Amino acid sequence: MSYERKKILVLGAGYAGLSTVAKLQKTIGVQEADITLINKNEYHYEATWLHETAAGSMNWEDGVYPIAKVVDNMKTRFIPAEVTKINRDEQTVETTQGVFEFDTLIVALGFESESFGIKGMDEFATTIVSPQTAVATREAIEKNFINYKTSKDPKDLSILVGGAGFTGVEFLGELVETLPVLCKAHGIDYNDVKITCVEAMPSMLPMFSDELTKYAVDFLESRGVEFMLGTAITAANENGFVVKVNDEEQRLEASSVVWTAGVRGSRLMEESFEGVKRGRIVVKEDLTVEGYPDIFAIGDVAAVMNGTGENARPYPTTAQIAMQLGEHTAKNIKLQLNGEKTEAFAYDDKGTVCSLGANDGIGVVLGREIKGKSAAFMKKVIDTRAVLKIGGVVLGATKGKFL
Ligand SMILES: Cc1cc2nc3c(=O)[nH]c(=O)nc-3n(C[C@H](O)[C@H](O)[C@H](O)COP(=O)(O)OP(=O)(O)OC[C@H]3O[C@@H](n4cnc5c(N)ncnc54)[C@H](O)[C@@H]3O)c2cc1C
Repeated sequence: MSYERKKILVLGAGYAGLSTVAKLQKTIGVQEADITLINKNEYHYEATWLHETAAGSMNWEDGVYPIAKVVDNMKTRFIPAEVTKINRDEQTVETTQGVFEFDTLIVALGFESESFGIKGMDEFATTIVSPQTAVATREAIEKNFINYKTSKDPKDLSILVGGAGFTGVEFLGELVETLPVLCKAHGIDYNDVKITCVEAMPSMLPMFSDELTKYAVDFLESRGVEFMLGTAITAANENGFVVKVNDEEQRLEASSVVWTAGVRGSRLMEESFEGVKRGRIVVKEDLTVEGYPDIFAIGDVAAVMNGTGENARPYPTTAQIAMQLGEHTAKNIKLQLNGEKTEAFAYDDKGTVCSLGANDGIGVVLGREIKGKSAAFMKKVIDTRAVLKIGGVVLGATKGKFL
């Protein structure tokens, strides 16, 4: 009788995919399975740090590390390639480096920008969804500030931020720290800089109490940010945003236009599965796709339901849950290899911290509200923990935030 090792194929080396691989490597023997990890870059990027690169407080290289540093070559083969098609019934995946077969598939392809069909947004706004888009955002702002020295056009010193969600607020928190430095370098008066954040909802940061939200708003307003809440953006163009205020159209002018208000799961999800909404598929309790016990969908491509029946709502997609989903998937794969029943996922919400630059922030940690320096400290702990959990002590020591 011939004995064949199971082919485990992991797509995406973000928080979800790399957590799966890191845990599988610890729990699965060399003889049990072949693990193949496919990711479009040779590096993993800390997506939760991208706003720092976009605002210019962090070089993009400091927020990434080589995937090779996590891969145990005895157990895992890493293929840098772009996934182009998932053939779920044929149990194959097509990539720019060839076709790969699988017995067990983990889809962890993460998030992309979503502009909800707002005219011109994809064309005229920069985003914060990858190291490349974060660098493009920073470069656009810098170029416009440099242009201002000759143009003297106030538009060149105006920045419009679409969305006062978590990413928008964290980005603004960094901007109010880095722009004064940029202004000084170019002999520009920071008082001439105009930062406007436009949000369609009448309120912001629903995950925090009114008191914490007010703290964040006061912090940003006192540093020059103007908020326009309850204001829908109807279009973006080369001059800025077109918005609706009390049913009246207004034009907001800026040379730097940044869209932070929407993300969705990978567009490959719609092409590969049925019942996918905005790149996310509802998964079963054990994180497999309905009808496909050997296909797991995790991280930002998955809608993991909190509760059952009519009241069930998907958990927000975050790095925190993505890492837990990865670990749970590895556990379930091990159970499957042993011929045992898979287990239901249970989310352990440890809280959320929203940074306001390097030294301030707001958050709820283990049920307790924090703000100011303690929140900033906690944020660094969380950021470092993510590197440590996936990459181990050596990466934690070199890439963590306590250097
Ligand atoms: C600025 C910002 C701040 C955030 N802050 C927080 C926070 O404070 N706390 C928190 O919990 N969450 C935060 N998030 C959300 C968090 O980053 C995401 O929920 C998390 O990254 C999802 O992890 P993932 O592994 O599913 O996907 P990703 O991190 O998106 O990883 C997906 C991986 O798949 C790769 N990939 C994609 N498509 C392909 C393809 N076709 N072929 C091959 N490879 C591919 C990508 O390159 C990437 O490496 C933040 C997000 C942003 C943008």
